[in-house]
Amino acid sequence: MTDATDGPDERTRVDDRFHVFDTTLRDGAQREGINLTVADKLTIARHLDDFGVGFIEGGWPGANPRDTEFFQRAREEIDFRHAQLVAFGATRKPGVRAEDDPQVAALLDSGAPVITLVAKSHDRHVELALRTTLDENLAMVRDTVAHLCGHGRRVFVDCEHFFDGHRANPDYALEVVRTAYEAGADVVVLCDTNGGMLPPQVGATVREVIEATGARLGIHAQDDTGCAVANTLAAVDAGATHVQCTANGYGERVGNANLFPVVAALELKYDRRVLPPGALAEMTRISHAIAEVVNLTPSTHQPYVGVSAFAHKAGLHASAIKVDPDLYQHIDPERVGNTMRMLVSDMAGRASIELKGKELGVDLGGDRELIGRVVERVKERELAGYTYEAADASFELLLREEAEGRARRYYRIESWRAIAEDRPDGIHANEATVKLWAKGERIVATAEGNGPVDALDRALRVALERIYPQLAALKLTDYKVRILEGGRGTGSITRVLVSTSDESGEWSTVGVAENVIAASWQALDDAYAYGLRRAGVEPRE
Ligand SMILES: CC(=O)SCCNC(=O)CCNC(=O)[C@H](O)C(C)(C)COP(=O)(O)OP(=O)(O)OC[C@H]1O[C@@H](n2cnc3c(N)ncnc32)[C@H](O)[C@@H]1OP(=O)(O)O
Ligand SMILES: CC(=O)C(=O)O
Repeated sequence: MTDATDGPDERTRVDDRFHVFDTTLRDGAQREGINLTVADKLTIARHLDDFGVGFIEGGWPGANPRDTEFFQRAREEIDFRHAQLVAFGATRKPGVRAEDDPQVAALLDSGAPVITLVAKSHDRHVELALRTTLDENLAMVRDTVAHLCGHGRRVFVDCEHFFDGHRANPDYALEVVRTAYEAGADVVVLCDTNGGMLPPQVGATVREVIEATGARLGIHAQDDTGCAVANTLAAVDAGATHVQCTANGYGERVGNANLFPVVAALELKYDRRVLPPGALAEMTRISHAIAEVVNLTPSTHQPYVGVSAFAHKAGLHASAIKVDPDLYQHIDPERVGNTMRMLVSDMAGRASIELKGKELGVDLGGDRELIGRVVERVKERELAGYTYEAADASFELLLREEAEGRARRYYRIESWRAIAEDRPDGIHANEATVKLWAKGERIVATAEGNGPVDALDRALRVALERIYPQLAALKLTDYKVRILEGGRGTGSITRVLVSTSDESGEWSTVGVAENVIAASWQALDDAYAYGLRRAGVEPRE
């Protein structure tokens, strides 16, 4: 069990002259759609501690039973290696002594060694939201900070609406900073609460406040102008030494400064050691793990950690990357635990195909004619509606077919048929029949399904289960249909993408036709050919 004086192990302590402060569990949880249980919060806290942030703001003890329980369980269940736990709350109420204010007592009761107090620094907010005088607000800040420091807690003060307040009444905003600092706050955090600031304004203000007060400053930036990360870095440039961020930028309204690009910039661009050794290379994994816990799909295009962050599509880019990946990448993706990927599409050139072949383990041996043929086929098929960047497995089959000079056939289809029936008893029935040849044998199989494509899938499995028992391990996990060319009524071109998985992974295949069932059939056919091939099965047509 940890008490207020316990800190992390000295050997792993991150440089205290610069604070990486995470507020995913407090401000991140204020995002619409996030609803964390205590168990979720404990899991996220463990991930953040593994990543090596210096401070984890766990919530507002006393505001709701969940946050109160979180602090109790975090103290009992987590042996923090790097981070200190932080409790968040407000300054005392107007006209009440800090020692008599129950919500201030709840902060002490949380047992957290560090407390962040939110304080008003904009005169209009003091008068309209707090409904008190400017002097009483200063007294609220002074008394609450002194009270908590007197109980051995380290205190940070979040000056809410600081930048707007500083524009409206600079003298008063500066007085709040001075009051907090002189009362014993370790860091005074300037908050862009409405998120309306731009980097030059943030930089100039931080400089001015340091000059006027001498206080140690932090920055808390909301992302309403899309500038939260830039504003955070502008504040650091101007002298702030404490950054408040959230994992994946989760937070109130559009979110907060995203922890991952902020720490990556500090480590890789500013050459500042803000994480323990080796932590940055875990960043992609941690970002995705936290997204899983909050039950949001990780953003594919997030800087540094998104799956598309180092995915290259344009042929010209690929041709330079073939010589040196640095030519089209700002960092080596491995430094943040991500990987480079080549995308194949109608924007590919020979270099894209060669690099993709290497990624897939297909040696094209620099054969210009063969590579040129693959480029041509990809471009023709993409024109017809196929998309290979979303269907790696269909591309790999095409590539191997060209490289090996023949398609691997596991069976030969004689015909297939799918029937959708609306019965007089109100039941919708779907039935499919496939006739095929495998291992020199003609097989006819029929099956029912919840739709015509499901019936076809089942009929194919029934037909092949004896000859290829490995098919039993393949599962269809996703099915997407897109109409590519509208306006042609039922003759519109349809693209179907199918995802299939076995015990060791997932792959995607594509089919295109005017008829949605024919497009689905192509995608299924590729899915099974790819699945059998990766299972090492020899064709027995
Ligand atoms: C900018 C930020 O994101 S700060 C974080 C905000 N987070 C949250 O609000 C989430 C948790 N909040 C809650 O659960 C509730 O709002 C509580 C428990 C904190 C307060 O609930 P209630 O007592 O019902 O009050 P309510 O939410 O209506 O209003 C907030 C009160 O705090 C006061 N207050 C606001 N800022 C401060 C401050 N810095 N110092 C002291 N009091 C403050 C308001 O004046 C208001 O007081 P009133 O009740 O006398 O009118
Ligand atoms: C404190 C805080 O969350 C804000 O000012 O935005």
